Amino acid sequence: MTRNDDVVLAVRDVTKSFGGLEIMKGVNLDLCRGERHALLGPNGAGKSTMFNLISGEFPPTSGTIELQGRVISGMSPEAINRAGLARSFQITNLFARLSALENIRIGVMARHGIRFNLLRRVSRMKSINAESMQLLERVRLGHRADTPAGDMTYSEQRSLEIGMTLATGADVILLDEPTAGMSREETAYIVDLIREVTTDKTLIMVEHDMSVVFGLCDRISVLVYGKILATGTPDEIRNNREVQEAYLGEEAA
Ligand SMILES: Nc1ncnc2c1ncn2[C@@H]1O[C@H](COP(=O)(O)OP(=O)(O)OP(=O)(O)O)[C@@H](O)[C@H]1O
Repeated sequence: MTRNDDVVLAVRDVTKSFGGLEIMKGVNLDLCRGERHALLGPNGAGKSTMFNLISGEFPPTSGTIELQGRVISGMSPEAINRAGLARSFQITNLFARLSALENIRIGVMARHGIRFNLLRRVSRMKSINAESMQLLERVRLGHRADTPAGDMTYSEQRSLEIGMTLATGADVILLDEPTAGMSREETAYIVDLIREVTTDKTLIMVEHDMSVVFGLCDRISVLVYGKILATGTPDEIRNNREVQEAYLGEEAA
């Protein structure tokens, strides 16, 4: 763990209402540089809403979100992405007919601000291709470069999505249930991969699998009814009575 107290993402007193119903009720959260942070909470607690607020799908009703000291709340998802934050979604976000390499290349090209252009200099494309291939190898998919994303296994697709979040060059990565629907073996594989590729990044993830959360994350925040009930290390969260009562249940105590 390379965590220090340098805050890279700061959520300050954020509320969100939908049609008069307040879903987020004044959330505060600091993500420290280099940490892996899990957002836990029961169904309907507001975890997806929190991710949507951070990634700019919609603005907060009140409060602010800062990325590396810069206010991002109110900015578009694209602008937030360019500012250094990338998100992978619960539902797959890949281009099924494009190869693994082509999918990654879209992210790399977006980072370099390159649009499809037949007159683009070949040498430039060569370096883009090399960078895309390197990223593909980082997520252990080098051997699948030419395979259409739609023909890959589920865990390969999730690996590719993780590769796409890295391709944008973001320092802060949001992963939405990266092990959802996976077997025990696939889960262990993806957790290992996430650990490997996020060593120089800051990670926040929504994850329901407790063994993943407790094994991978440095800190955990528990969200209940639109409020952060507690933030702490896995041990602190495990031993927090309020968390046990509200969420974890006796078996996790
Ligand atoms: N766009 C929206 N319009 C109206 N209500 C919404 C909207 N998005 C979320 N909600 C409501 O906000 C509440 C929190 O939902 P959210 O999906 O953020 O919870 P969650 O913690 O991610 O749940 P889950 O674990 O089931 O995915 C729910 O009551 C949901 O119905």
